[in-house]
Amino acid sequence: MQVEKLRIAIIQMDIAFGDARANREKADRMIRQAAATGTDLILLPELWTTAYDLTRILELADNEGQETKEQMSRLAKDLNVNILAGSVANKREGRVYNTTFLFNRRGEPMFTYSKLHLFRLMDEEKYLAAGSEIGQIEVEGLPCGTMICYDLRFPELSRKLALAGAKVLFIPAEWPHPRLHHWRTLQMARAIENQMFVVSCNRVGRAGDTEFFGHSMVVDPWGEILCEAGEEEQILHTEIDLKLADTVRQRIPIFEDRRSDLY
Ligand SMILES: NC(=O)CCC(=O)C(=O)O
Repeated sequence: MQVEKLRIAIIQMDIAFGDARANREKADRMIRQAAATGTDLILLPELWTTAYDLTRILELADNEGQETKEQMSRLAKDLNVNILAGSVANKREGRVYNTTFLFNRRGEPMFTYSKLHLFRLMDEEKYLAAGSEIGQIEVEGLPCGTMICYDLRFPELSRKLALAGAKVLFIPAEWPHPRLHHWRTLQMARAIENQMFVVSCNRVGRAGDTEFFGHSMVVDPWGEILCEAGEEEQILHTEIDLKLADTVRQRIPIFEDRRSDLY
């Protein structure tokens, strides 16, 4: 059965460079803390086990996502919560993907998505392989979508997910300064143009000269920001009411009015 409301906890964390053990311990603590307040779904940031330690990514990557799957599946089951496990460096057949995993309340793996668009400004295309399937997922019976960070810049992807029925779009990220304006504006645009909720989790902290600003947020289908984090580590809690997506879609029926005969 499809839920009408969804409580979400966003783990906006700093990530120790290349120190998977420290990051796993921190994520474990923060997930337990988030679940204690009561939530239906927990979202982590992009590459939360390794950060962008790309020159060592082949040795640091999680083999077939095994360690991540064990950790997240156990937490999801113990805490009775859905976990969209941000993304991790995931080694498969000698290549490393930037992959997210979804677990349901019983700890069962529900979906895997690998980032489609590799971000050249951070050398991703030199070290990582791109995914080949879109992130169409279901949370508590609710059709949703997921993408990873730079994927946000490609409006066709979120439109495709919306056309497939997604009412909520989840975005784990490591998006740094000086592009805060792009980060905020693009999320509002994706929410307005697709009349969907956009829920993001961006990391904080530094890696060398790169400063990650956080500003994880939840934008509603009308384009209003329901909540937005600052630039420190924190857990952001919110509840979304899915009826709003239907209300906005009825009020301005863009999915009926679009000219799919022309574009
Ligand atoms: N990790 C990323 O994909 C970063 C994307 C980004 O910073 C951008 O401006 O796009």
